[in-house]
Amino acid sequence: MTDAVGAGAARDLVQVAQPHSRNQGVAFDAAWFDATDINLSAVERRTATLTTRRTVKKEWQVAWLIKAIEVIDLTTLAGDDTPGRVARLCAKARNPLRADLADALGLAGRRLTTGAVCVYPTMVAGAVRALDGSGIPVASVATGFPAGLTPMAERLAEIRYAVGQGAAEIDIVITRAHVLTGNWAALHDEIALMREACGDAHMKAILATGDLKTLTNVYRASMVAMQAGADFIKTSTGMEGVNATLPVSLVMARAIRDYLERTGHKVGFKPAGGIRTAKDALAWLILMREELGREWMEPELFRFGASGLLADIERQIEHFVTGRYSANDRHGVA
Ligand SMILES: O=C[C@H](O)COP(=O)(O)O
Repeated sequence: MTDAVGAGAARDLVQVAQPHSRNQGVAFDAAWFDATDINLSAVERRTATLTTRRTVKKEWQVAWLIKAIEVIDLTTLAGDDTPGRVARLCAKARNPLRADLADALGLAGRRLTTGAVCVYPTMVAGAVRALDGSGIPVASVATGFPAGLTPMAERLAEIRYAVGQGAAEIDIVITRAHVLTGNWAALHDEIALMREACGDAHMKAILATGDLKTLTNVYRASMVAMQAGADFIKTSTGMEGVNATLPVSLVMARAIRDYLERTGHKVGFKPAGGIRTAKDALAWLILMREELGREWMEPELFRFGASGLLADIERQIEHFVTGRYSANDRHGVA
């Protein structure tokens, strides 16, 4: 027996999220998380229930998949990235759904783009040019991505470089050792410095949860990142042994809720790494809807970090429209 996420959920997908002010951060306070211990089996039970008891009914699935497209940070972070690959990715971000499919869904006149394009710092300028006039922001990883083990001055300089090249969003990585040794004040200070270096660019703090050993550490690192002024907290670089999972995402969502209750600030969430299927996308959107509410299904507060998700979403939409599946190689980019 499954509960469908209701018709209201599908209807209000067209509503626009309320603008909200940026998270300014607060002074470091370990009392906000010191006493919190996360119970792994309770978290696993909750996430298992979410995806077995909750479904999005067939007729609303396409609306949810269109919503998923709008919150993708379409990503390429590979050593062999070239300006040409980035330009192709940007073209896909502008037109993420094949014109015939958009027509068939009655979306022909409607603006449909991905949430952002996410690249390495030296690829930012080309992406900004390729996206000119589209309104699509460029996100850049920085701070010695993915390990974050370069000297602080260089990590901060890398942020300033990416912002100078035109990045509107910066995805920073944290020093995992600060978490693993319980040096929460050092973690707060480093993230606060990074936030300052970002200036007006929005900062997403990548926690690299697969490296953090426990869900309690994930909760505590989430809270510290928000205290330090992160606009988003993000699970993974895509390069850890384990990347985005639903249990980790549930813990981070609960931390976002707790931070909102304490400060009134809404912090965004970005699961990233290994999210490849339309089914995955629906599971995460259900999690957001259930745990944080409707606003966390909009690009202002939710993104998927993904290099391969869009291809499967387009394929599932094609199946919905034509009744057939096309070969994977017809959806080459992303
Ligand atoms: O931040 C984005 C991730 O690097 C993307 O990971 P992925 O290539 O597994 O989708």
